[in-house]
Amino acid sequence: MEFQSREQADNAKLVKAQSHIWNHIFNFINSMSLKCAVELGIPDAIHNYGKPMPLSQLVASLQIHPSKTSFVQRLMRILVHSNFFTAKDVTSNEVGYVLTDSSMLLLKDNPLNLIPYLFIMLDPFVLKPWHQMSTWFKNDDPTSFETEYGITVWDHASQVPQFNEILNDAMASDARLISKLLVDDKCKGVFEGLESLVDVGGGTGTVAKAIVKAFPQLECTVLDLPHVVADLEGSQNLKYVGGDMFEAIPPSNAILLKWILHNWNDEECLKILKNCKEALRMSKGEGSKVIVIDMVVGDENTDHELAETQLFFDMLMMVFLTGKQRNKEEWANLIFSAGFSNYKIIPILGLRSLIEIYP
Ligand SMILES: C[S@@+](CC[C@H](N)C(=O)[O-])C[C@H]1O[C@@H](n2cnc3c(N)ncnc32)[C@H](O)[C@@H]1O
Ligand SMILES: COc1cc(O)c2c(=O)c(O)c(-c3ccc(O)c(O)c3)oc2c1
Repeated sequence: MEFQSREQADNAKLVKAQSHIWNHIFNFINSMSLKCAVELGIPDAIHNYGKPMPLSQLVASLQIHPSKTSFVQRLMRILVHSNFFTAKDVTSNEVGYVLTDSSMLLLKDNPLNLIPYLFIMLDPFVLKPWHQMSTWFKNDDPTSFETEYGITVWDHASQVPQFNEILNDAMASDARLISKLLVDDKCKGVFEGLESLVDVGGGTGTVAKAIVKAFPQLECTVLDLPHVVADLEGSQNLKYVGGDMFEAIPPSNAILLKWILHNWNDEECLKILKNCKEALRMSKGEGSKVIVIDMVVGDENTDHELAETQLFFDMLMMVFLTGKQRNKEEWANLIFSAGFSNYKIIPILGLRSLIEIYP
Protein backbone atom coordinates (compact mmCIF):
# COMPACT_ATOMS: atom_id res chain seq x y z
CA MET A 1 0.00 0.00 0.00
CA GLU A 2 1.27 3.42 -0.93
CA PHE A 3 2.22 5.52 2.07
CA GLN A 4 0.43 8.85 2.33
CA SER A 5 2.03 11.57 4.40
CA ARG A 6 0.01 13.74 6.76
CA GLU A 7 0.51 16.66 4.40
CA GLN A 8 -0.71 14.66 1.39
CA ALA A 9 -3.82 13.61 3.32
CA ASP A 10 -4.51 17.24 4.31
CA ASN A 11 -4.07 18.37 0.72
CA ALA A 12 -6.45 15.67 -0.53
CA LYS A 13 -9.06 16.93 1.93
CA LEU A 14 -8.44 20.50 0.78
CA VAL A 15 -9.08 19.79 -2.89
CA LYS A 16 -12.11 17.64 -2.04
CA ALA A 17 -13.57 20.53 -0.04
CA GLN A 18 -12.82 22.90 -2.90
CA SER A 19 -14.64 20.74 -5.43
CA HIS A 20 -17.56 20.33 -3.01
CA ILE A 21 -17.88 24.11 -2.92
CA TRP A 22 -17.48 24.39 -6.70
CA ASN A 23 -20.25 21.86 -7.21
CA HIS A 24 -22.54 23.89 -4.99
CA ILE A 25 -21.63 27.17 -6.65
CA PHE A 26 -22.36 25.65 -10.04
CA ASN A 27 -25.47 23.61 -9.17
CA PHE A 28 -27.49 26.09 -11.23
CA ILE A 29 -25.64 24.95 -14.37
CA ASN A 30 -27.51 21.65 -14.21
CA SER A 31 -30.86 23.44 -14.09
CA MET A 32 -29.97 25.92 -16.82
CA SER A 33 -28.55 23.26 -19.16
CA LEU A 34 -31.74 21.25 -18.74
CA LYS A 35 -33.90 24.30 -19.40
CA CYS A 36 -31.88 25.07 -22.54
CA ALA A 37 -32.22 21.49 -23.85
CA VAL A 38 -36.00 21.57 -23.36
CA GLU A 39 -36.29 25.02 -24.99
CA LEU A 40 -34.33 23.72 -27.99
CA GLY A 41 -36.61 20.68 -28.21
CA ILE A 42 -33.77 18.18 -27.76
CA PRO A 43 -35.80 15.48 -25.90
CA ASP A 44 -38.51 15.63 -28.62
CA ALA A 45 -35.95 15.45 -31.43
CA ILE A 46 -34.35 12.33 -29.93
CA HIS A 47 -37.76 10.76 -29.27
CA ASN A 48 -38.97 11.43 -32.83
CA TYR A 49 -35.82 9.90 -34.30
CA GLY A 50 -36.91 6.55 -32.84
CA LYS A 51 -33.43 5.03 -32.42
CA PRO A 52 -30.10 6.23 -30.96
CA MET A 53 -29.68 9.67 -32.55
CA PRO A 54 -26.20 10.58 -33.79
CA LEU A 55 -24.97 14.07 -32.93
CA SER A 56 -24.93 15.08 -36.60
CA GLN A 57 -28.64 14.20 -36.94
CA LEU A 58 -29.49 15.93 -33.69
CA VAL A 59 -27.72 19.11 -34.78
CA ALA A 60 -29.46 19.00 -38.17
CA SER A 61 -32.89 18.64 -36.53
CA LEU A 62 -32.52 21.64 -34.20
CA GLN A 63 -33.22 25.19 -35.22
CA ILE A 64 -29.89 26.61 -34.19
CA HIS A 65 -27.48 29.03 -35.81
CA PRO A 66 -24.78 27.33 -37.94
CA SER A 67 -22.10 28.95 -35.78
CA LYS A 68 -23.40 26.96 -32.77
CA THR A 69 -23.36 23.43 -34.21
CA SER A 70 -20.11 22.44 -32.51
CA PHE A 71 -21.47 23.43 -29.08
CA VAL A 72 -24.36 20.95 -29.01
CA GLN A 73 -22.00 18.11 -28.10
CA ARG A 74 -20.91 20.03 -24.97
CA LEU A 75 -24.48 20.62 -23.85
CA MET A 76 -25.24 16.94 -24.43
CA ARG A 77 -22.15 15.86 -22.50
CA ILE A 78 -23.28 17.49 -19.24
CA LEU A 79 -26.83 16.18 -19.70
CA VAL A 80 -25.51 12.65 -20.24
CA HIS A 81 -23.49 13.12 -17.06
CA SER A 82 -26.62 14.18 -15.16
CA ASN A 83 -28.50 11.18 -16.55
CA PHE A 84 -31.00 12.96 -18.80
CA PHE A 85 -29.67 11.18 -21.88
CA THR A 86 -27.57 8.10 -22.49
CA ALA A 87 -24.88 8.02 -25.16
CA LYS A 88 -24.73 4.64 -26.95
CA ASP A 89 -22.08 3.66 -29.46
CA VAL A 90 -23.64 3.60 -32.94
CA THR A 91 -20.41 3.12 -34.87
CA SER A 92 -16.82 2.93 -33.66
CA ASN A 93 -16.48 6.69 -33.83
CA GLU A 94 -20.02 7.95 -33.32
CA VAL A 95 -22.43 7.86 -30.40
CA GLY A 96 -26.20 8.08 -30.55
CA TYR A 97 -28.30 9.70 -27.84
CA VAL A 98 -31.30 8.02 -26.24
CA LEU A 99 -33.77 9.24 -23.65
CA THR A 100 -33.77 8.18 -20.01
CA ASP A 101 -36.83 7.83 -17.75
CA SER A 102 -36.26 11.44 -16.65
CA SER A 103 -36.10 12.99 -20.13
CA MET A 104 -39.26 11.02 -21.09
CA LEU A 105 -41.03 13.35 -18.64
CA LEU A 106 -39.76 16.33 -20.65
CA LEU A 107 -41.44 15.38 -23.94
CA LYS A 108 -44.03 17.91 -25.10
CA ASP A 109 -46.47 15.15 -26.12
CA ASN A 110 -46.16 13.16 -22.93
CA PRO A 111 -49.35 13.91 -20.94
CA LEU A 112 -47.28 13.47 -17.77
CA ASN A 113 -44.61 16.00 -18.79
CA LEU A 114 -43.21 18.36 -16.16
CA ILE A 115 -42.19 21.12 -18.59
CA PRO A 116 -44.48 23.82 -17.10
CA TYR A 117 -42.97 23.17 -13.66
CA LEU A 118 -39.42 23.42 -15.04
CA PHE A 119 -40.16 26.68 -16.87
CA ILE A 120 -41.87 28.46 -14.00
CA MET A 121 -39.29 27.56 -11.36
CA LEU A 122 -36.42 28.73 -13.60
CA ASP A 123 -38.14 31.87 -14.86
CA PRO A 124 -36.01 34.95 -14.01
CA PHE A 125 -38.99 36.56 -12.24
CA VAL A 126 -39.35 33.50 -9.97
CA LEU A 127 -35.59 33.16 -9.45
CA LYS A 128 -35.16 36.74 -8.21
CA PRO A 129 -36.60 36.24 -4.68
CA TRP A 130 -33.91 33.59 -4.02
CA HIS A 131 -31.38 36.44 -4.02
CA GLN A 132 -33.32 38.09 -1.21
CA MET A 133 -33.07 35.26 1.32
CA SER A 134 -30.40 36.86 3.53
CA THR A 135 -32.19 40.23 3.47
CA TRP A 136 -35.41 38.42 4.40
CA PHE A 137 -33.67 36.85 7.41
CA LYS A 138 -32.99 40.37 8.66
CA ASN A 139 -36.43 41.88 8.09
CA ASP A 140 -39.96 40.89 9.16
CA ASP A 141 -41.40 40.13 5.71
CA PRO A 142 -43.32 36.82 5.62
CA THR A 143 -41.49 35.61 2.47
CA SER A 144 -38.52 36.52 0.26
CA PHE A 145 -41.03 36.90 -2.60
CA GLU A 146 -42.56 39.78 -0.65
CA THR A 147 -39.11 41.24 0.06
CA GLU A 148 -38.46 41.29 -3.69
CA TYR A 149 -41.90 42.30 -4.99
CA GLY A 150 -43.82 43.71 -2.00
CA ILE A 151 -46.83 41.43 -2.63
CA THR A 152 -47.75 37.81 -1.82
CA VAL A 153 -47.59 35.11 -4.50
CA TRP A 154 -51.37 34.68 -4.12
CA ASP A 155 -52.13 38.37 -4.65
CA HIS A 156 -49.71 38.59 -7.57
CA ALA A 157 -51.38 35.56 -9.18
CA SER A 158 -54.82 37.09 -8.72
CA GLN A 159 -53.68 40.38 -10.32
CA VAL A 160 -51.58 39.07 -13.21
CA PRO A 161 -53.57 36.55 -15.29
CA GLN A 162 -50.48 35.34 -17.19
CA PHE A 163 -48.67 34.46 -13.92
CA ASN A 164 -51.82 32.77 -12.63
CA GLU A 165 -52.02 30.73 -15.81
CA ILE A 166 -48.43 29.48 -15.74
CA LEU A 167 -48.69 28.66 -12.02
CA ASN A 168 -51.90 26.73 -12.60
CA ASP A 169 -50.29 24.89 -15.53
CA ALA A 170 -47.28 24.00 -13.38
CA MET A 171 -49.50 22.68 -10.59
CA ALA A 172 -51.62 20.77 -13.13
CA SER A 173 -48.51 19.08 -14.56
CA ASP A 174 -47.76 17.58 -11.16
CA ALA A 175 -51.43 16.77 -10.65
CA ARG A 176 -51.50 14.72 -13.87
CA LEU A 177 -48.62 12.58 -12.67
CA ILE A 178 -50.07 12.10 -9.18
CA SER A 179 -53.50 11.29 -10.65
CA LYS A 180 -52.00 8.38 -12.55
CA LEU A 181 -50.65 6.99 -9.26
CA LEU A 182 -53.83 7.78 -7.32
CA VAL A 183 -56.23 5.76 -9.44
CA ASP A 184 -53.72 2.92 -9.58
CA ASP A 185 -54.61 -0.29 -7.70
CA LYS A 186 -52.44 0.55 -4.69
CA CYS A 187 -54.34 3.78 -3.92
CA LYS A 188 -57.81 2.93 -5.19
CA GLY A 189 -58.99 1.68 -1.78
CA VAL A 190 -58.69 5.19 -0.41
CA PHE A 191 -61.65 6.40 -2.51
CA GLU A 192 -63.76 3.25 -2.59
CA GLY A 193 -67.17 3.58 -0.95
CA LEU A 194 -67.09 7.38 -0.72
CA GLU A 195 -70.22 9.28 -1.77
CA SER A 196 -68.86 12.80 -2.07
CA LEU A 197 -65.45 14.44 -2.13
CA VAL A 198 -64.32 18.07 -2.11
CA ASP A 199 -60.88 18.67 -3.59
CA VAL A 200 -59.91 21.73 -1.56
CA GLY A 201 -57.48 23.95 -3.49
CA GLY A 202 -58.00 21.52 -6.35
CA GLY A 203 -56.72 24.02 -8.92
CA THR A 204 -58.13 23.51 -12.38
CA GLY A 205 -59.49 20.06 -11.49
CA THR A 206 -56.91 17.67 -12.94
CA VAL A 207 -56.98 15.29 -9.97
CA ALA A 208 -60.75 15.56 -9.52
CA LYS A 209 -61.35 14.66 -13.18
CA ALA A 210 -59.19 11.53 -12.83
CA ILE A 211 -61.01 10.55 -9.63
CA VAL A 212 -64.53 10.88 -11.09
CA LYS A 213 -63.42 8.94 -14.15
CA ALA A 214 -62.22 6.06 -11.96
CA PHE A 215 -65.13 6.35 -9.49
CA PRO A 216 -68.20 7.49 -11.47
CA GLN A 217 -70.50 7.12 -8.43
CA LEU A 218 -68.57 9.82 -6.56
CA GLU A 219 -69.88 13.42 -6.49
CA CYS A 220 -66.80 15.60 -6.69
CA THR A 221 -66.43 19.34 -6.02
CA VAL A 222 -63.32 21.39 -6.71
CA LEU A 223 -63.03 24.34 -4.34
CA ASP A 224 -60.45 26.94 -5.32
CA LEU A 225 -60.00 30.69 -5.42
CA PRO A 226 -62.47 32.47 -7.71
CA HIS A 227 -59.78 33.56 -10.22
CA VAL A 228 -58.53 29.96 -10.52
CA VAL A 229 -61.89 28.32 -11.27
CA ALA A 230 -63.45 31.20 -13.21
CA ASP A 231 -64.53 30.01 -16.70
CA LEU A 232 -64.12 26.31 -15.83
CA GLU A 233 -67.01 24.05 -16.68
CA GLY A 234 -67.88 21.00 -14.65
CA SER A 235 -69.64 17.83 -15.72
CA GLN A 236 -72.36 15.56 -14.36
CA ASN A 237 -70.49 14.55 -11.19
CA LEU A 238 -67.83 17.28 -11.08
CA LYS A 239 -68.50 20.86 -10.12
CA TYR A 240 -66.32 23.89 -9.54
CA VAL A 241 -66.88 26.25 -6.64
CA GLY A 242 -65.03 29.55 -6.27
CA GLY A 243 -64.43 30.25 -2.59
CA ASP A 244 -62.00 30.49 0.28
CA MET A 245 -60.98 27.43 2.32
CA PHE A 246 -60.22 29.75 5.26
CA GLU A 247 -63.90 30.80 5.28
CA ALA A 248 -65.83 27.59 4.59
CA ILE A 249 -65.63 24.25 2.83
CA PRO A 250 -68.76 22.67 1.29
CA PRO A 251 -70.15 19.72 3.34
CA SER A 252 -68.77 16.43 2.11
CA ASN A 253 -68.13 12.78 2.97
CA ALA A 254 -64.43 13.18 2.25
CA ILE A 255 -61.99 16.01 1.63
CA LEU A 256 -58.83 15.92 -0.44
CA LEU A 257 -55.98 18.29 0.40
CA LYS A 258 -53.30 17.64 -2.18
CA TRP A 259 -50.26 19.86 -1.89
CA ILE A 260 -52.22 22.37 0.21
CA LEU A 261 -51.05 22.14 3.82
CA HIS A 262 -47.37 22.43 2.86
CA ASN A 263 -48.17 25.93 1.48
CA TRP A 264 -49.23 27.22 4.90
CA ASN A 265 -47.89 27.68 8.45
CA ASP A 266 -49.32 25.79 11.44
CA GLU A 267 -51.80 28.47 12.40
CA GLU A 268 -53.16 28.66 8.84
CA CYS A 269 -53.26 24.84 8.54
CA LEU A 270 -55.28 24.62 11.76
CA LYS A 271 -57.91 26.94 10.28
CA ILE A 272 -58.11 24.82 7.11
CA LEU A 273 -58.28 21.54 9.05
CA LYS A 274 -60.97 22.86 11.40
CA ASN A 275 -63.04 23.91 8.39
CA CYS A 276 -62.53 20.40 6.96
CA LYS A 277 -63.79 18.88 10.20
CA GLU A 278 -66.88 21.07 10.08
CA ALA A 279 -67.53 20.11 6.42
CA LEU A 280 -67.35 16.39 7.33
CA ARG A 281 -69.63 16.90 10.34
CA MET A 282 -72.27 18.64 8.20
CA SER A 283 -72.40 15.81 5.64
CA LYS A 284 -73.01 13.03 8.21
CA GLY A 285 -71.95 10.34 5.69
CA GLU A 286 -70.27 7.03 6.58
CA GLY A 287 -66.48 6.65 6.59
CA SER A 288 -65.71 10.38 6.72
CA LYS A 289 -62.09 11.35 6.30
CA VAL A 290 -59.64 13.98 5.14
CA ILE A 291 -57.12 12.70 2.60
CA VAL A 292 -53.89 14.68 2.62
CA ILE A 293 -51.21 14.28 -0.03
CA ASP A 294 -47.97 15.89 1.10
CA MET A 295 -44.42 15.05 2.11
CA VAL A 296 -43.51 13.53 5.47
CA VAL A 297 -39.87 14.47 5.97
CA GLY A 298 -37.17 13.19 8.26
CA ASP A 299 -37.49 9.45 7.79
CA GLU A 300 -33.94 8.17 8.26
CA ASN A 301 -34.55 5.47 5.63
CA THR A 302 -35.14 8.05 2.86
CA ASP A 303 -32.25 7.89 0.43
CA HIS A 304 -29.93 10.89 0.17
CA GLU A 305 -31.21 12.14 -3.19
CA LEU A 306 -34.87 11.98 -2.18
CA ALA A 307 -34.11 13.65 1.15
CA GLU A 308 -32.46 16.48 -0.78
CA THR A 309 -35.57 16.92 -2.95
CA GLN A 310 -37.69 17.19 0.21
CA LEU A 311 -35.30 19.83 1.57
CA PHE A 312 -35.55 21.75 -1.73
CA PHE A 313 -39.34 21.83 -1.39
CA ASP A 314 -39.05 23.02 2.19
CA MET A 315 -36.85 25.93 1.06
CA LEU A 316 -39.26 26.66 -1.82
CA MET A 317 -42.07 27.07 0.69
CA MET A 318 -39.90 29.34 2.82
CA VAL A 319 -38.99 31.65 -0.05
CA PHE A 320 -42.40 31.90 -1.77
CA LEU A 321 -45.08 30.99 0.74
CA THR A 322 -45.52 30.67 4.49
CA GLY A 323 -45.51 26.87 4.49
CA LYS A 324 -43.05 24.10 5.23
CA GLN A 325 -42.48 20.37 4.90
CA ARG A 326 -43.41 18.53 8.10
CA ASN A 327 -42.04 15.49 9.90
CA LYS A 328 -44.17 12.78 11.55
CA GLU A 329 -44.38 14.59 14.90
CA GLU A 330 -45.36 17.90 13.28
CA TRP A 331 -48.13 16.18 11.30
CA ALA A 332 -49.42 14.46 14.45
CA ASN A 333 -49.45 17.76 16.39
CA LEU A 334 -51.34 19.53 13.64
CA ILE A 335 -53.92 16.76 13.23
CA PHE A 336 -54.68 16.37 16.95
CA SER A 337 -54.68 20.15 17.56
CA ALA A 338 -57.38 20.49 14.90
CA GLY A 339 -59.53 18.05 16.91
CA PHE A 340 -59.21 14.90 14.78
CA SER A 341 -59.12 11.55 16.59
CA ASN A 342 -56.68 9.52 14.52
CA TYR A 343 -54.67 9.32 11.31
CA LYS A 344 -52.72 6.90 9.14
CA ILE A 345 -49.65 7.74 7.04
CA ILE A 346 -49.46 5.63 3.86
CA PRO A 347 -46.11 6.20 2.12
CA ILE A 348 -47.18 5.22 -1.39
CA LEU A 349 -46.60 8.20 -3.66
CA GLY A 350 -42.82 8.29 -3.90
CA LEU A 351 -41.65 11.48 -2.27
CA ARG A 352 -45.10 12.21 -0.94
CA SER A 353 -47.35 10.28 1.40
CA LEU A 354 -51.06 9.84 1.57
CA ILE A 355 -52.32 10.71 5.05
CA GLU A 356 -55.83 9.64 6.02
CA ILE A 357 -57.25 11.70 8.89
CA TYR A 358 -60.34 10.57 10.79
CA PRO A 359 -62.78 12.85 12.66
C1 LIG B 1 -50.00 23.92 -4.61
S1 LIG B 1 -51.51 24.29 -5.40
C2 LIG B 1 -52.20 22.67 -5.40
C3 LIG B 1 -53.22 22.48 -6.46
C4 LIG B 1 -53.76 21.05 -6.53
N1 LIG B 1 -54.34 20.60 -5.28
C5 LIG B 1 -52.66 20.14 -6.97
O1 LIG B 1 -52.09 19.45 -6.16
O2 LIG B 1 -52.32 20.14 -8.15
C6 LIG B 1 -52.43 25.13 -4.14
C7 LIG B 1 -53.83 25.52 -4.56
O3 LIG B 1 -54.47 26.15 -3.44
C8 LIG B 1 -55.31 27.15 -3.95
N2 LIG B 1 -55.65 28.10 -2.88
C9 LIG B 1 -54.86 29.03 -2.31
N3 LIG B 1 -55.52 29.73 -1.37
C10 LIG B 1 -56.78 29.21 -1.34
C11 LIG B 1 -57.94 29.52 -0.57
N4 LIG B 1 -57.91 30.48 0.36
N5 LIG B 1 -59.06 28.80 -0.80
C12 LIG B 1 -59.08 27.82 -1.75
N6 LIG B 1 -58.01 27.49 -2.51
C13 LIG B 1 -56.87 28.17 -2.31
C14 LIG B 1 -54.44 27.76 -5.03
O4 LIG B 1 -55.17 28.58 -5.92
C15 LIG B 1 -53.86 26.51 -5.68
O5 LIG B 1 -54.67 26.02 -6.71
C1 LIG C 1 -42.89 30.06 -7.34
O1 LIG C 1 -42.91 29.03 -6.43
C2 LIG C 1 -44.10 28.50 -6.06
C3 LIG C 1 -44.03 27.33 -5.36
C4 LIG C 1 -45.19 26.72 -5.00
O2 LIG C 1 -45.13 25.54 -4.37
C5 LIG C 1 -46.42 27.28 -5.31
C6 LIG C 1 -47.65 26.64 -4.95
O3 LIG C 1 -47.65 25.60 -4.30
C7 LIG C 1 -48.86 27.25 -5.38
O4 LIG C 1 -50.03 26.68 -5.09
C8 LIG C 1 -48.83 28.42 -6.08
C9 LIG C 1 -50.01 29.10 -6.59
C10 LIG C 1 -50.15 30.46 -6.36
C11 LIG C 1 -51.24 31.15 -6.84
C12 LIG C 1 -52.19 30.51 -7.59
O5 LIG C 1 -53.28 31.17 -8.08
C13 LIG C 1 -52.05 29.15 -7.84
O6 LIG C 1 -53.00 28.52 -8.54
C14 LIG C 1 -50.98 28.44 -7.34
O7 LIG C 1 -47.65 29.02 -6.32
C15 LIG C 1 -46.47 28.46 -6.01
C16 LIG C 1 -45.30 29.08 -6.40
